[in-house]
Amino acid sequence: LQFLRLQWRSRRFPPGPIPFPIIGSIWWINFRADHGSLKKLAKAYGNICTLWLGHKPIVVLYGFKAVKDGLTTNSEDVSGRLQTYLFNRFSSGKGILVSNGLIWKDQRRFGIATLRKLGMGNKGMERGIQAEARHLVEFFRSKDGRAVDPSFPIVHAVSNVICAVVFGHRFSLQDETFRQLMEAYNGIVAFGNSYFYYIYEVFPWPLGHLPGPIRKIESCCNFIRSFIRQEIKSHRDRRAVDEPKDFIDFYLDQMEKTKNVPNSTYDEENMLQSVFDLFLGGSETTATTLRWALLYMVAYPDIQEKVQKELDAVLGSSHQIDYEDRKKLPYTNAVIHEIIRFSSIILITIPRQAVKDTTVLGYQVPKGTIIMANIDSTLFDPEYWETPHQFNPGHFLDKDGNFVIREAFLAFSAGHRVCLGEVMAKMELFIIFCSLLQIFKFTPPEGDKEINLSFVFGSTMKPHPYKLCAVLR
Ligand code: HEM
Repeated sequence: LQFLRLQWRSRRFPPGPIPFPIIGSIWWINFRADHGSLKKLAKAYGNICTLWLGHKPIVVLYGFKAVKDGLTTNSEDVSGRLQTYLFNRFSSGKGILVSNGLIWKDQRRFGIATLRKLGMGNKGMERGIQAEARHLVEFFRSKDGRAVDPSFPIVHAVSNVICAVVFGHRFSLQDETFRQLMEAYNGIVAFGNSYFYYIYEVFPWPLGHLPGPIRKIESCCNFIRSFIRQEIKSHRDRRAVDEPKDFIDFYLDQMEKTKNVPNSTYDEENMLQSVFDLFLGGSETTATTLRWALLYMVAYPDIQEKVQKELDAVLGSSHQIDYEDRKKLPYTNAVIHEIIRFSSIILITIPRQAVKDTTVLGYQVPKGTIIMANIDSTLFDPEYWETPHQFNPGHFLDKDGNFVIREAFLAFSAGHRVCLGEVMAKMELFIIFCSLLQIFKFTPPEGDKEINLSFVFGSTMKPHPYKLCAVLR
């Protein structure tokens, strides 16, 4: 009877594999949304189709047109996040990344406004990024051209930018707390989009009460939360004397201003989770893209040389890089966008949920339906990119060599929940990438014949660990 009821329910949704009671149809993609399984699904059932996660429907969008239409036509209707056992257990519906309703609207609006006050898109943040770029340059200089794995120093530089914004200070490369924070965030990121994640979503209750990965994630979250709590406490202690300098300062002021406003969402738990989310969203993504950036420069030396020629001709070798310089460096800007496209670090958006009955590409979709938009499929859609599987900066240049943005460039997603750190990420990538290429030529270690450009699958697609040499130009 349950089987028949499910079949009858599923007929109202876009097509998809047959769902079974308890497990739904997630078996069809082997309990994990990866590149191959989502491609196979679109081939079998079309660019909009349905999977069942247990008894919960997921509408899957594939390719630029379906993703863009699905996320922007009734944008507000599909702007919810999942309210499942796992999501609630880890964030309690607070903060920005996985919150909903008024909490999400307030925290997101406040988050964007405060990042702007702290210099997102202008000189304020630029100085912090330039300082981190200088530290990174010094790190490579100290290696004197010897082979080195650049991952940790890159993660360190990028994370320090967001640390300065939210906490008002940076960490040294040797700092033990910083290393533990990074490990804790890595643990959380590794869990998202893993087999375990999907199995927990199907069987939340029994698995949620057993020891295993979920306990590990919980201890990672607790470590980060207790660190942020300490930061909030030290901000409170010194607050009376200082002007607001960072996100926590601004948030404490906002709590003060709204303490008598009924239903205000500005409280300590939302502050803590917003800080957690800005760090999570703003650190790993940009650092991973920068790791790809250097690897591509090693793999495509002719492109590296062309960037350096442009930098030399337009700015010279000693000019401090500003974000404004991108307007004079169309080729370099195109290379950075192609790095973001080609590395395609995010396969699917953080899952969305319909907040009311709505239509998605002409299908009636009831409230509560999960929407899974395949970002990667937009960045490689053969109808929108001339050579999707080739690293080709020409994708972002017109016939006269001017930089052009492309409509299918949805690396930061689209609609109401579009990434709020896009400008910050682009500033970091531009300033750090140019500062490094101005000074160093990146080459493979001697004797390395093959450069591995395949990715390690996870919540973000990372390069395999690699070494390179930074040779002074
Ligand atoms: C190359 C770097 C980055 C990429 C590729 C990226 C991509 C994304 C994507 C695909 C989403 C999901 C949007 C959706 O659900 O539709 C997202 C959300 C988000 N990103 Fe980024 N991001 C990057 C950098 C950053 C930075 C630097 C920050 C920090 C300021 C940040 C903060 C966030 C936050 C807070 C959200 C959640 C927004 C919401 O739920 O309303 N991201 N990002």
